[in-house]
Amino acid sequence: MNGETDFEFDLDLDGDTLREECGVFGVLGHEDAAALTALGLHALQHRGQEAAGIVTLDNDQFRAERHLGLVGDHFSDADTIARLSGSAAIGHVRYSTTGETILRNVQPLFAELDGGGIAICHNGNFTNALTLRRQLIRDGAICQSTSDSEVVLQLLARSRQPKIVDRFIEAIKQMEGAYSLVALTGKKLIGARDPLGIRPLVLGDLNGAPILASETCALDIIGARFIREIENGEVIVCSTGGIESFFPFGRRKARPCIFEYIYFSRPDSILGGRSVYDVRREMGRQLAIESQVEADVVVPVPDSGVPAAIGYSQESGIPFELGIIRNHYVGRTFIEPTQSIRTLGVKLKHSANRSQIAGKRVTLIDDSLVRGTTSVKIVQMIRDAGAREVHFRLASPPIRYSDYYGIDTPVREKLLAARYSLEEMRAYIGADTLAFLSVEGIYRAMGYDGRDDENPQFTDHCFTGDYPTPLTDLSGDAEFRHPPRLVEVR
Ligand SMILES: O=P(O)(O)OC[C@H]1O[C@H](OP(=O)(O)OP(=O)(O)O)[C@H](O)[C@@H]1O
Ligand SMILES: NC(=O)CC[C@H](N)C(=O)O
Ligand SMILES: [Mg+2]
Repeated sequence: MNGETDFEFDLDLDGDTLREECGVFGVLGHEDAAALTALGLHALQHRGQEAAGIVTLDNDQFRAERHLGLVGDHFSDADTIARLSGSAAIGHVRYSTTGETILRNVQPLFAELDGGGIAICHNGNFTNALTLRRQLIRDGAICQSTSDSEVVLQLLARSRQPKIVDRFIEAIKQMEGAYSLVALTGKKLIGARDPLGIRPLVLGDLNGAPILASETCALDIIGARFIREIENGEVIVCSTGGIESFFPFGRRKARPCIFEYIYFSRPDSILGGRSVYDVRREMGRQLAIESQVEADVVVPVPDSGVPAAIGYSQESGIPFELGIIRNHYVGRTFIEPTQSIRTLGVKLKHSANRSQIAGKRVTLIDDSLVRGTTSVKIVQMIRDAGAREVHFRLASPPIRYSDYYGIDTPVREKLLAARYSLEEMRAYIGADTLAFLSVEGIYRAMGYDGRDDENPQFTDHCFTGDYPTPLTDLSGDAEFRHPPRLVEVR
């Protein structure tokens, strides 16, 4: 199945791909706060499917509901929305990066401070949270979760600053890594983006009510107007008195995560002033410029490979066809309980559209290759459907380094490109030819002449190993990386 060579690499069928991140949403001063938040989270569902939660503020009472599972399964009925009364709300969809998939880690997290309550949502990952957490516990902190995000609450609780915004700033100044945060206090909706702006966060407006969201697609679903992006290193405070903005880290150049463009964000979102769809299509064009091969059809690996395949087809003049059909009723977290069921793997999700494949030379386009799980199965499936040749093209460079900023990548040893040469990867996935977009090509697709190695325009460590922040937790010992001591059995 996996090409011509024997590899020590097990074909892992658990679909441990490049997984999602998290999505955050917040609204202040709207009578339908919970319903708007549920809709916003629904639009952000692609960012995390493990869990969802909403906290509202009804006068001075916070109301919370948090569940493992999808937004639509838990926040779509009128009774739930009615329980979540109030005119302000924040919400979260989670794909865990630190801390297990257990109810205690589901966000928004909540804490009672001496000045009142605060709920908080986090997209990203702190690279010193485990180190700080250990110190906090030694100092007597009682942690309610095992997630990195809780450390912010613990630091807020310890701050002696009189104003919440100053507490907030004091807390985030101690954190390293990536974060887009949305918080709700008794009076204010607060947003913050890390100093490099690694993760996205936008500000919108719905009839005068400020909205914060990970992506513009969450504004579109509720008919809110896009105002602007929260800037890198900015803390924004919304209240009935208006919107204030702070830059506690000073002004510096942003360095957003390039993977938001390649895979994570929804194609209809506008990010950094660019249409994500346009960028992906341009990545496909660059790929055709760099590594076009003779073929009869260009076939995307749906969903994520579609815009790049359109660009590749337009640039190369080779017809685009839907040679693979995706079943939309298979969630990304589909439960495959036994090994024999698991081996069905991708077939549950993708099937070959034989009429477009048989007898043809096929160029397959996907956005990225992580462990190769998808590619191995797709190449075999296309051959089984009668393709004469199968060429695999990836609209991003080889992923050689793990992420620590909110993307759930496998450990480095499991990244195919970290272990194998291009030719070994080609043999492993069983394609006739294999090519990736170059790092320079991806920067060209973003509208630059190339990568500025002195001052890189994007966070791109997955390809380059150039991590833009310290990775404190990695350099420490692993003693504190323990599983939760309390297992809730029901
Ligand atoms: O090399 P692998 O480890 O198989 O991972 C790579 C695949 O994972 C992602 O798709 P995913 O199936 O997560 O989602 P999608 O349906 O949005 O494309 C990505 O777009 C690749 O297709
Ligand atoms: N993927 C994310 O953004 C996750 C947020 C946070 N680190 C958690 O694990 O809950
Ligand atoms: Mg994909």
